[in-house]
Amino acid sequence: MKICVFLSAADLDERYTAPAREFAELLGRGGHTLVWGGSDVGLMKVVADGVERAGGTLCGVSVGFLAHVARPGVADMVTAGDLGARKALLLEKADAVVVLVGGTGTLDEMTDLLELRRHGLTRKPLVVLNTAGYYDGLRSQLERMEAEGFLSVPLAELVHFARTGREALDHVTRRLRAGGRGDGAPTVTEAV
Ligand SMILES: C/C(=C\CNc1ncnc2c1ncn2[C@@H]1O[C@H](COP(=O)(O)O)[C@@H](O)[C@H]1O)CO
Repeated sequence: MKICVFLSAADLDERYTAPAREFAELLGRGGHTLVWGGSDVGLMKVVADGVERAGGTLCGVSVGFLAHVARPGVADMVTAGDLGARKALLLEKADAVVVLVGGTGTLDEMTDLLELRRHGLTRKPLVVLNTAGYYDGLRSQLERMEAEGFLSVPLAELVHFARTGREALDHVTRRLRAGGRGDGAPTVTEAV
């Protein structure tokens, strides 16, 4: 599968790097492709290193003003003109999206996809890996939106919150096998 990962560009401590490394290893060992923002910094680098080390493939989508921190030596690397184009390319190249811990960049990418899913513009699965309860606050906010009628579709249809990388990958696999892909993404044949 081609899994797009939105995640922090910051240097983080073991509480966050260890689960991210574990998820990267799952992707690599499963022979999956990591589609990511292409940068060789922070948690983005931790995950790219881990996927490559475990035998997976990298597909980067950098953006002009961050091209100087793009990971060198990645055969499948493109550079988008702006952040909007980059988000569209990241989604186009992936079968599903998993969100790891991150800041406003990650939040921007995630909410963009939530909105596309809410309007039925993509059916590509979205999973949030809620490491150390990092996204508990976001989850509460979304639940309040749902309870008070701000969402037009059930929250469970928009996003799945997973506690572990394995749970995140299993969810994506189940969704894709059940026909949850959209936008002409390929059929899932790989074992995970
Ligand atoms: C130049 C430095 C860091 C480079 N910053 C980024 N590199 C690549 N991609 C980025 C960067 N900042 C945001 N993004 C995208 O958003 C997500 C990470 O943002 P966050 O705010 O850190 O969560 C990530 O998925 C990228 O696609 C060092 O100064």
